[in-house]
Amino acid sequence: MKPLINVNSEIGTLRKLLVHSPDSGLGQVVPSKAQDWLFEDIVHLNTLRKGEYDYYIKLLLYFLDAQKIKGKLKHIDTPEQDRAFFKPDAKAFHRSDKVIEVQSLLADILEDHNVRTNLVAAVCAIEGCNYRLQQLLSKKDPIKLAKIILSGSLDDEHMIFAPIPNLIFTRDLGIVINRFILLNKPAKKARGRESMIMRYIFFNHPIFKDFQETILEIPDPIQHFLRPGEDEEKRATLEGGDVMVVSSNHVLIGCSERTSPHGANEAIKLFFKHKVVEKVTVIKIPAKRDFMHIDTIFTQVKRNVWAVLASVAKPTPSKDEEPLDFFTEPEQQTAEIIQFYSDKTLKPRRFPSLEELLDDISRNDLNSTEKTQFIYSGNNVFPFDAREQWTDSCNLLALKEGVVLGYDRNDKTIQAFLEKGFQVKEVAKVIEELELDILHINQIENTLILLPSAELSRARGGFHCMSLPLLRDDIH
Ligand SMILES: NC(=[NH2+])NCCC[C@H](N)C(=O)O
Repeated sequence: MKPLINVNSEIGTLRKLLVHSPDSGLGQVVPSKAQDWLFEDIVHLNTLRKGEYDYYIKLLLYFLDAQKIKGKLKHIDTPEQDRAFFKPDAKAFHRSDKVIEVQSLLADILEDHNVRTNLVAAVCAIEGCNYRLQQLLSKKDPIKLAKIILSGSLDDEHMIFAPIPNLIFTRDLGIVINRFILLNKPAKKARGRESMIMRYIFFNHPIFKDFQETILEIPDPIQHFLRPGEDEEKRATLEGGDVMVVSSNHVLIGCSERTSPHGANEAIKLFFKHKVVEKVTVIKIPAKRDFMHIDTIFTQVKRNVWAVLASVAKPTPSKDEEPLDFFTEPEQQTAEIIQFYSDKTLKPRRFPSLEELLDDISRNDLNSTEKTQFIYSGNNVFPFDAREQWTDSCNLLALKEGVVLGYDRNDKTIQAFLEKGFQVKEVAKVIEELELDILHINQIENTLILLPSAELSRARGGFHCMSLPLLRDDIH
């Protein structure tokens, strides 16, 4: 039998993942709170679900669990169904055990009285709820309670605490590295409840039963909680978007707006202590909202192909090009890269640029014999490079080697894919052809599949962020 959990690359054929379909909380983001809740704007929930995210679920099901969807599409899409196939609390929900919904796992663990009492108490403590509300919640039926805890509303109208709209970005909650699960330690308050819920799921759900010993949690260094006042400086934070498993022996960690140097440091110590991998590379990127995590700057497409933002990935341009460069400090844009080894006889190694690191991974970790290629955000044309990176041109999810999902709005990046010989296809077309048997998933190769993104992109994450792979095939 295949294990439930094992991920040792970014591109091996995807078999199982955790997702969360947008709950009603996303439709309750208000302008005054959008930034605090890490959304760039308010979103139109209905469009975001029906016109965008549902396609993602459909496509994932065709690739990972086809019997759930094949031949049933017409029925699933009838207006009378009212999207029941996509609603975790509905009877007709797909409930795939390959495309796994967080809300279902939460409802499952809430069946247990102790877990329910503890989890409700924890949520109420985080949200500062009064005791009567806590009592009321602990008596709710698990399926309803799961929905309330995630959306923050008793029903569609009655809000009891803030939503956690970023739960759709399951990647950030934790990362599977080989047989280990590294839990996150979020930098932003808005993502606190999400992490706490995921801790309960990973430690209590039967599907993770055999992995209890391999769950890794990052401690805070003592220096942090002994600091005066609200000083956050020594805090250890780490979010999944900053962790990439590029091969069974090599993990990348971003040091970013979200993952602190202490967070990276603690993670490296854990990896080496538990023999998770022997090689960890830290990629320090400017701590900016634009970049957030390393997976907003690059993701892998094939063993020798990467989608990247050139301004961060290329070597630093020479400085003395204009008079200005002689009397001002240029803003540090490019990434700083250091590789560490569990073998203490080896000295840490610096890489001059991200491109050189990625080339090294392609050739030496993944034994690629072809030239390493970079597909640039916005085709490396100013200002499209920055515009398209902002809307996740580099944040792609590989369903298998060479087949990636991305947003339809990043025109110049799409052009760059075409120029590199990739096919580009709209998701609706792919689904239609799969349903009609004109196309089979094995025939889809070297393809960028485009999904509609007008609403989703306002949440500032792409399909890499919207996926937490649990199982991928090994790549050979
Ligand atoms: N892995 C990622 N890049 N995740 C993107 C998360 C976006 C989310 N709105 C946040 O700011 O937290």
